[in-house]
Amino acid sequence: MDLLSGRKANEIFEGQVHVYKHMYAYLDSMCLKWCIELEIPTIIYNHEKPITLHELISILQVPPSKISGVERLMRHLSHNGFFDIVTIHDDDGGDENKEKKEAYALTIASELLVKGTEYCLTPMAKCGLNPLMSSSFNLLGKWTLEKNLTLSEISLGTNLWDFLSKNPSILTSFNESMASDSQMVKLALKDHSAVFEGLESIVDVGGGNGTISKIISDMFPKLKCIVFDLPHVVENFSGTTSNNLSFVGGDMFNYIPEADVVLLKWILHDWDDEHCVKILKKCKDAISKNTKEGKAIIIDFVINEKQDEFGLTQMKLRMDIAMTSMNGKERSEEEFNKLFLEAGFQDYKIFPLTGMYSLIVVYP
Ligand SMILES: C[S@@+](CC[C@H](N)C(=O)[O-])C[C@H]1O[C@@H](n2cnc3c(N)ncnc32)[C@H](O)[C@@H]1O
Ligand SMILES: O=C1c2ccc(O)cc2O[C@@H](O)[C@@H]1c1ccc(O)cc1
Repeated sequence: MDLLSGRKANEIFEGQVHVYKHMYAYLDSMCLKWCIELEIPTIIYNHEKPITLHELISILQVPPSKISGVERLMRHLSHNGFFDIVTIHDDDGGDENKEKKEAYALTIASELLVKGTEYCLTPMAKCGLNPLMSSSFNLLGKWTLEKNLTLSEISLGTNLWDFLSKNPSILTSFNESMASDSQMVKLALKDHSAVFEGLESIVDVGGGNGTISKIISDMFPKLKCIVFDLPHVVENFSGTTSNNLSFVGGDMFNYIPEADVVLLKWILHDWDDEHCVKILKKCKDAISKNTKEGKAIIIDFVINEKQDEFGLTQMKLRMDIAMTSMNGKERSEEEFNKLFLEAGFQDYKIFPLTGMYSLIVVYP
């Protein structure tokens, strides 16, 4: 059979555009990184109004030879939804000389990249776009043919957690990236606060710097929150304990401190099914027998291709590939259900949160 025979030329060229779009998609990531490195969203925010190219290059002190580069970056990012191009009336020189000019305004996506704000995602972008983290994905072909090695073992020489423990500056960047993602969950948790009502204690397993725990403990000041993570992770945060929030170091495969509720945010997707069942069994042991409110709360992506819109599934499937680096994966409801049953849980309920995450309540 002749490949492409019977196809119209325009259909074949559409196929070419599709291939090229994906081939060069990394340039979208690189432009995002470029924009963050130059702190363009923060500059526009501090400018307090849409910024012209002339104003931007003057603040950035761009040499004349690179002005067209910045102009192209701004065109690329505006085309991709990071800036709106708006018309402004430049009032230099009085009424009669008012000139119409194009200027760049922040969109929601670039507002999320303004440094130092509550929902700033710059730490996530900086960590994810660090070549040490992203270059492993050049080795997926090699990984496929290696029987027993994870992608991180091939690219970093060890698993991610071990690598982070030996590279303190990357560990800090990783923890900050996780914290920025957790901070976003605050926007969605408010609508589901009922699942935390009536509880006395919660243990946030793999809780990193405790961002989610702090959000929950601020919502429920009487709730005792324990942030549980690897010893070298929690030792960095023991200074941030408060009345109702403490840090405990340990290994979730050995022992999890007892609490009414065990919280797992972005933990299960890091692991294969066998490890997940082990974690869930330890969670079940940790859930206090002294309350009828005992449960596990999981915050993770749930793949739902039929229900989610294309872009959301695309994002979840990208993260699924990222999780490949550690033998983890993103799961569908059926795949989660299988894990819960195998670990001895009786029932579960899924609440899709606004955004990418779902909240899954699992009953022992
Ligand atoms: C993907 S991060 C999630 C952090 C946090 N839950 C969040 O969503 O922001 C996974 C966390 O699991 C922790 N972790 C990995 N292995 C662990 C283990 N054996 N016991 C306890 N924590 C572990 C890591 O140190 C890391 O903080
Ligand atoms: O490494 C990354 C990671 C690891 C574990 C996890 O649960 C979430 C993660 O999200 C990212 O920050 C991070 C990552 C994701 C995608 C990518 O291309 C590079 C790094």
